[in-house]
Amino acid sequence: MEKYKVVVCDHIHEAGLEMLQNDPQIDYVFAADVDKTALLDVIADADVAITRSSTDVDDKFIGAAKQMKAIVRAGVGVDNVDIDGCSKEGIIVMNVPTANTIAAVELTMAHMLSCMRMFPYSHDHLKNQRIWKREKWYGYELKGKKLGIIGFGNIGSRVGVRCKAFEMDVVAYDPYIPASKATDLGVKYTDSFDEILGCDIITIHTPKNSETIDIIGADEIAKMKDGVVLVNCARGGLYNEEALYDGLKSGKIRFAGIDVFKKEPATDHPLLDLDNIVVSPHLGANTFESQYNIGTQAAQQAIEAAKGIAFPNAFNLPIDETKIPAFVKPFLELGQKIGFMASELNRAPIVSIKVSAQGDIAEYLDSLSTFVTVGTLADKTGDTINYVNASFIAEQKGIKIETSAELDSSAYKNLISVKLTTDKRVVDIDATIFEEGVQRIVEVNGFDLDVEPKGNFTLFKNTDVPGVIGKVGSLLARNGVNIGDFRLGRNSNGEALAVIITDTPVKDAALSELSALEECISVDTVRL
Ligand SMILES: NC(=O)C1=CN([C@@H]2O[C@H](COP(=O)(O)OP(=O)(O)OC[C@H]3O[C@@H](n4cnc5c(N)ncnc54)[C@H](O)[C@@H]3O)[C@@H](O)[C@H]2O)C=CC1
Ligand SMILES: O=C(O)C(=O)COP(=O)(O)O
Repeated sequence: MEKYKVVVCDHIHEAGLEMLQNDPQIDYVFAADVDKTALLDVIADADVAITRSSTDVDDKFIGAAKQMKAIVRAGVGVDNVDIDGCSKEGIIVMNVPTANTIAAVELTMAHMLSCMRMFPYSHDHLKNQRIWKREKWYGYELKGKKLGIIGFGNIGSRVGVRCKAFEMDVVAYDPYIPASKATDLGVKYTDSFDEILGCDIITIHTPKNSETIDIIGADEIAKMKDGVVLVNCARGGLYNEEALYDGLKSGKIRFAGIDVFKKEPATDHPLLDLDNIVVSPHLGANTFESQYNIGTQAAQQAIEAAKGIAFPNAFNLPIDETKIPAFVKPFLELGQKIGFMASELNRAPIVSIKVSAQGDIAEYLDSLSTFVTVGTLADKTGDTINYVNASFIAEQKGIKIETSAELDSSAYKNLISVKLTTDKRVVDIDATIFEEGVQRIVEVNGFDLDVEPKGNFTLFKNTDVPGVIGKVGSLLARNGVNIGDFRLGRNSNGEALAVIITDTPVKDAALSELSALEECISVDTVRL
């Protein structure tokens, strides 16, 4: 029985660990308390890693994970996962997108309310300092305040719904959603960031990326109302931390509720010195309910990925299998096969791969092109090629990949064509699948054929004169090679192409004899 190693790099719920433990095919290592440098040794032979925000999947991690197939981020944010780096190494990156939504939504509400009522401070006054001074703790109400939500996804939208229940005036800013997503929930949609900056309270719920880092800085804070309240339970650095500090220090920002910091753990952060801020140590996902959900879902995803069964919630799989109709799937396999065949027939540094399609499959050109690229590069580049890294490796090697949807000009309902250009020559192969699911190569370099891409192929191109078939047949027979199938295509230039399928591969000696025949133009072999 094949075994797979899953390394749990951060704390996840016991129920998830039990799932890993109970699967006979999984060897799991709990490494949440292992120092991050020592972790690099632990992951060296791991198939899958489960991580959270405390484990950076950076170049060191990726470099050490020599056998890794997949990483499951047990949570939402993948800003500390180098997804491109993983793709280059063929590592699939997945997350668990909605399991902690409610936990983060409710923490946002807790921060918002704490900011309005200074709750942690009044609590500390009474509980720790034993001072009963009610007149010191006048706060503000949420009711009637205008709330600006930046990022109206899983968390932002639910914060909006809850704030409506507090009778707030809620406005959402999110350029990547239809306005109706907000308006259907009774929330105003705006495409004006300045409208958000004019709100009484602003909360952010976007991913952290090059567009959102510092989305609120000194200039934006200057445009805000005096006494604005800011909440960030998404990612440190979305609000520029220096600008946030200055705004709080000056009183322009009355209060801030902050769960996340640019660099964590943040035990010595200047923001912690202020007395108009409520902080928590990245607790957005820390409820028992959400950790149970995340732990079990992450374990399930890790088990499936380790066994190669499925890769749900993957970021870097170029193909979403669930969106590929059944009739297209055999064409993907066929594309990979003819990509492989083209590169076997054209063994030289590849310049470009062109994938064309006719018929309904043309809608899936990107997926077809991925499969063709995998087939074409397989065993040719010294890299392990898979569906995740194929386009990266091609780009790295300077190979141009082109796709083209062609008008339906052939007799076939669907047709896939691969044109492989190397620095020596061009090989062009067309193939289709008949109704009965039979794969057929229908053209090679302009020669019409009808042959199943399976077995030991010898492609013999010759001048089209009488007697060649007989010569080739007896030559192969003399060399002990039995012919299983013989297909012939002819072109208008007086040339013929024989595709000979043999029971055993044709050895070098026989190939030399074939190429020595006076009618021979070229001989190539490929095993499919
Ligand atoms: N503090 C914590 O422990 C937790 C933090 N998070 C973080 O909360 C954030 C939101 O998570 P979800 O709502 O689950 O993600 P989501 O993907 O459901 O929603 C994100 C929304 O942000 C929008 N967006 C992207 N770029 C934007 C931009 N430039 N301006 C405005 N909107 C933009 C997207 O269109 C999307 O609707 C993420 O950063 C996630 O990592 C999530 C869970 C727990
Ligand atoms: O899911 C997220 O994005 C979170 O921020 C939660 O992070 P964590 O799993 O608690 O390290």
